Amino acid sequence: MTAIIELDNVSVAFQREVVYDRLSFSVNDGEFLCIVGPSGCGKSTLLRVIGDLLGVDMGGVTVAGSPAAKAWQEIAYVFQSPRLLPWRDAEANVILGQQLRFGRARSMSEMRDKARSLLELVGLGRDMHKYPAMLSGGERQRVSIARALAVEPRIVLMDEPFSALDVTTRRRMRTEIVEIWKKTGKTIVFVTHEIDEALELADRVVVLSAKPTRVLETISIAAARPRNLAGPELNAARARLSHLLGLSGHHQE
Ligand SMILES: Nc1ncnc2c1ncn2[C@@H]1O[C@H](COP(=O)(O)OP(=O)(O)OP(=O)(O)O)[C@@H](O)[C@H]1O
Repeated sequence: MTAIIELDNVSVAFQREVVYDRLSFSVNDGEFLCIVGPSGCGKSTLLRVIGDLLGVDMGGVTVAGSPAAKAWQEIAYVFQSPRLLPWRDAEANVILGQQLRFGRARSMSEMRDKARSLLELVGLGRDMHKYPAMLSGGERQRVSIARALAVEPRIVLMDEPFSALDVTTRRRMRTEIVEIWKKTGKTIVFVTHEIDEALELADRVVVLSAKPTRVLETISIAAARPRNLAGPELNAARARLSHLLGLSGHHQE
């Protein structure tokens, strides 16, 4: 398997606080990788480092074979809050993501076609002309997923994208993101603080310690999807994750 993201002995400190002290791990091309760890250990910061929104003090970050600074076009983000412009409908929000990325290099009709096909993909084929205020929380987050995919990244970085949604919607979104991942073949790096979310989604789960943060363990989950969260394989992985997170001072909500 080829790595598409590699962190090699990365150190980051804010003022005098060390967040990572020689953190290393890699993400395989096309895999669904979840990152879990205690609050404040630097999960969001890790996505910023991968996307070159934050430089590192030491070590190397390689994305698709280049230093992270040269690879931003390979990456798109989905945040916890969808960050849509309220005065633009769903389609226009997805177009805006492309305008910001491609400028005039892509024609309006091309961007519109792309927006429409991706809004179909995320199940919003009938809601393309609704404004954010007319959409549910889950629908808004689907728009932000379509917007991320529209810039044709190889990698989608997702920072607790479903944690603000109600339980039922969150469950549905988990099933859907697996379908979208299968259909698009993207590499997904997904930050979550919920063990069951990681168990349902991930090929591998990277468990981080408290600061100064290091990788406590990487757990592979081979169970076929859709997954039976009550099955023996996932029960074993759940027990291991709970143990590791307990060690790191993590508390489930
Ligand atoms: N710009 C900044 N300046 C100073 N400290 C920062 C800055 N950004 C993050 N930090 C600190 O770095 C640490 C990691 O923050 P980060 O948001 O990445 O954690 P997290 O694991 O995503 O937390 P949570 O699970 O609570 O969302 C925290 O202690 C935070 O206070």
